[in-house]
Amino acid sequence: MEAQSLPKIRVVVRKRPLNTKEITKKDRDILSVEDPQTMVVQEVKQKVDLSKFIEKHTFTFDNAFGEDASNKEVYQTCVQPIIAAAFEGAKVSCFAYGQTGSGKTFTMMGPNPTAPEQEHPGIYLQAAEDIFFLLREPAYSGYTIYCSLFEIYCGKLHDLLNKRKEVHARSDAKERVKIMGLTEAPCDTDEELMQVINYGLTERTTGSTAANADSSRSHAIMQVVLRNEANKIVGKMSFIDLAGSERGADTSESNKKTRQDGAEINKSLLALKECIRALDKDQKHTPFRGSKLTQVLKDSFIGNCKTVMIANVSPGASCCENTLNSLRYADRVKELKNENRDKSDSLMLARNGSHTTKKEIKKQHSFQTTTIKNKNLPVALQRQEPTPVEPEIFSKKNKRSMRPKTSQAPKVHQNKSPRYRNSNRVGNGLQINSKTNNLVEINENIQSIQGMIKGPSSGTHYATEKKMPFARRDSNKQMSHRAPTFQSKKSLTDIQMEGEIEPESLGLEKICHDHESLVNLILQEEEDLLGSHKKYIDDIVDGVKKQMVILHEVDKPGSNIEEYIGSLDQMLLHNISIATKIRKQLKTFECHLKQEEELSQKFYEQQDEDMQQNDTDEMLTEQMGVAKEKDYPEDLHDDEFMDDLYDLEVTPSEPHHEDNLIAPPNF
Ligand SMILES: Nc1ncnc2c1ncn2[C@@H]1O[C@H](COP(=O)(O)OP(=O)(O)OP(=O)(O)O)[C@@H](O)[C@H]1O
Repeated sequence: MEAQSLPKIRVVVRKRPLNTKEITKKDRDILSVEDPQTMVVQEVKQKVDLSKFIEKHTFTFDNAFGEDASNKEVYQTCVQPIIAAAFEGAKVSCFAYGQTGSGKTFTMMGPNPTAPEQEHPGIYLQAAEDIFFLLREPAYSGYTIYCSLFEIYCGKLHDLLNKRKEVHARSDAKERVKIMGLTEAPCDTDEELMQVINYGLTERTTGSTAANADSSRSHAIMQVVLRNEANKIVGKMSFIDLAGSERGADTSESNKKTRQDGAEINKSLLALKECIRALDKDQKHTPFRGSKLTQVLKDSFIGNCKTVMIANVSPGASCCENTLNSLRYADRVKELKNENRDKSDSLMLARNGSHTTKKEIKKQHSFQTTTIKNKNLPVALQRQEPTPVEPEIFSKKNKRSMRPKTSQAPKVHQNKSPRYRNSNRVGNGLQINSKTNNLVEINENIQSIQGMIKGPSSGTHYATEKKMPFARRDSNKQMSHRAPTFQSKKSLTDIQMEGEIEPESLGLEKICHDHESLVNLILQEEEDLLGSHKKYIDDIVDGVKKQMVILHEVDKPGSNIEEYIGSLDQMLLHNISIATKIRKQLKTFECHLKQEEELSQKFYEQQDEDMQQNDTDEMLTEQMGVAKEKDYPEDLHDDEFMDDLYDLEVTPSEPHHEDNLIAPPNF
């Protein structure tokens, strides 16, 4: 399949079989795959009279894999096509999402991650083999592969190929993300690539300096970049093993650290969902700032990107709530795709004489009530998943041969930019002390906002239809704005570092900080509001059923009218009370959206003020003939500066020099 014709987003679900422990405990399998795209959950519920009943929840995805699906099938259906796309210049990502123990590692690493040979290789190994298969194609001769592995824990990045050293992400105005100091391991064979991956993931789970005792509380990101003969990055593949989805719910734990971790995970998963949705909607702007995860994956959500999300689910009744949450999350990630498919699907249904449109079906889906599968459709017209088609490029590939993996430590090099180290100059021309992390953060904010401002400001959302923060302005002026190159007047940052004013009174930085907090709050509120709304609808449907029962009863001869009045009044009051609660939530949400608009406005006003101030300063400097600062070799524009950074990165003599190669300790 041509990369161009691949969908931008593919969301699939995978059910694992019941494990021995669950079988021993007589846990019931509540998940079934009804067709190649449909997964059904049978939730056991209890009525008021304590009798049990089953509520069926049906979810449709691009693919639904049952417990019998092999890693090979999952890989060939969803991941292999995007590997081929990466060789055509796409930035591709594959996310494994799900509750702890739902099969993320099984999917990514195979049944036994530490085994050198595997009967059922996971996505990493299959991808590694395909990557090196493609590299042997004449079209890609001269291309080289570099791998990096890092972890995001509590909003901080740790290099898994360099003893979990903390590293920092930077992005330029062209939306390119760079993690300064991150180790990149050159790999010449798939075995070498797997060694690097194994090494990093072992570090993730066993790292002695790890602050997080539990790897399911962190996101692990493996990135493989493809460089051409000129050492330019021409393709990028990211594989992300996300933190256990239920970890985001740890916010009610009594332990403060666990609560903070939980909130951070929650925030990142919410932001991730919004970024993928924005990508699917072809929006100009994407709410990256929602979390560190989306910030570092920023360039994977812009331009020529292909994303696959594999939602792993556990089948046991004891995991029902988490399973439903995972499926709902995945459902919302791909929700918009269904809208796009409405036309063809309703057409197909109409051909069959059914009046049910896909939109109607979807409505019932999202309210999570009962099954909606159109059983009357002839099999031939039901939506069938085509058998996975190997991308043409892989068709001549020989059968995989499993080779033993050596346990040698991979060779790696530190990916540093000397210019960056020397000048300590980032973003808006502010000078920073490399140790001043909070200022690094502030500059990141400004950088990111500059990136967002760039280009036509058609507006975007954090959530459904909202505008992107700071996205309204034509920013040409901003992007060509020259960094101040004088010291005659103190910059905001200088003043802050000298402690002359309280950080609270800082203009742009303070606004950025407030804005980020507000965006986080809005993301959370949106999720809560939608959750409450869905629950409200469930309640209403339940209430309507109950009302029908009492209406039916009161209609019978000799019925008790007082009892009817009492019951109906109770039910109506109940409805009013829930509706009032949701309205309150709605109003708060609305109010915060408005506040965000105002804060954006304030940002521009402050920015204009700062720019005017800088212009005046520059004029003054020229008049006074003050020498330019020696550290800056030339007066670069912000984006030129970052271009320069990237150029340095690809200069063969710099990062790829043998001197830079170091071997991490054996594992
Ligand atoms: N599709 C599958 N077929 C057979 N066994 C599976 C499958 N998926 C998962 N398992 C088994 O279920 C168990 C839990 O899976 P796994 O460790 O992959 O979960 P996880 O989501 O990575 O958990 P954590 O977040 O704790 O790392 C493992 O023993 C694994 O071998």
